[in-house]
Amino acid sequence: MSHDRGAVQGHSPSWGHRLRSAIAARGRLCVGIDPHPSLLRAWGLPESAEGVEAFAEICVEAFVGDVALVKPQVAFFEAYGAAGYAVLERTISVVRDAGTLVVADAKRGDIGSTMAAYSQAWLGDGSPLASDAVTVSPYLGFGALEPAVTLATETGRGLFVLARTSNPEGGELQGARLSPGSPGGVSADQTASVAQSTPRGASVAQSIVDAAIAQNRDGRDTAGLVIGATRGHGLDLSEFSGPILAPGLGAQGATVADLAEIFADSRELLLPNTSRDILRHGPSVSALREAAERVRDEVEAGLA
Ligand SMILES: O=C(O)c1cc(=O)[nH]c(=O)n1[C@@H]1O[C@H](COP(=O)(O)O)[C@@H](O)[C@H]1O
Repeated sequence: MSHDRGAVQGHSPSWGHRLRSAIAARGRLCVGIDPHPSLLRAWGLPESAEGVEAFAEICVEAFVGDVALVKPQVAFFEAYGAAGYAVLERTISVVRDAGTLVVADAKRGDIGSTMAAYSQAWLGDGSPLASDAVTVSPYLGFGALEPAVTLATETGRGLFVLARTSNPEGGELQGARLSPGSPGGVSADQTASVAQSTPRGASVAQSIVDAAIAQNRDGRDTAGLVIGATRGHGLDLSEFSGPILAPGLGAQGATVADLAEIFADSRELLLPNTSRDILRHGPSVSALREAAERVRDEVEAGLA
């Protein structure tokens, strides 16, 4: 259910609104653009910025118009320095101009004043890297993300805040219980607007979920979450109705049946992500497109 109060207040259409329209048109699958060196080799491309550029162009041709969202993993571009970043800039802008949403997988997170600069880079109108959403890390405190939340809210963009990641190493930290003396998962610098009440003894990841719930009370769904599809998350998502990016489908072992089970009660804005499992079908544009369409349709059927 959309209750886009922000639009009424004169902001851009909200991220939640934009996402719902994109999902209605093209389904909920988010395909990764991850030019791993091993994939460059497999596609017969050089391990250079030129190779990454050819890779990205093939992905754009294969996926734009067919899926609702693509997610370039910025590290694979960054590895080639300024030339790699130039390719990333062009890729983001071509995809967005064609009407497909771009989630920049940059996993940014810093003290508030520096976070403002990262936010401007990834979410600011007119920035060469401006995307529709960006992945962010809350481990300097959810409140430290405030500049990104504010800018994304103003510009109708979104954040995906790491809550329970797909990798096995994440569990120890993200599943750690808040100590009895801690202020319920709300850091001292937490802004009043996202203050919430994670009970002491709940997990760190749950405190991120609860902060996102509080943030999204304005109805704009700016604060999405990243929750891996590779295992049960153990989170209470009953009050979270915002976007959930769920990586892990395919190469990391998760299946559509796993998604249906793990996210049984939180499917409206669930965005399964898969990268290598589709990209392994390249470099043929038609084979990549067929693979993306197959997974997209499986996801739609499995989560219907
Ligand atoms: O934020 C992410 O996108 C992310 C979070 C997470 O918990 N796990 C995870 O795999 N990812 C990203 O999702 C993509 C998964 O790729 P594949 O394993 O190839 O499908 C990679 O770009 C990862 O960096």
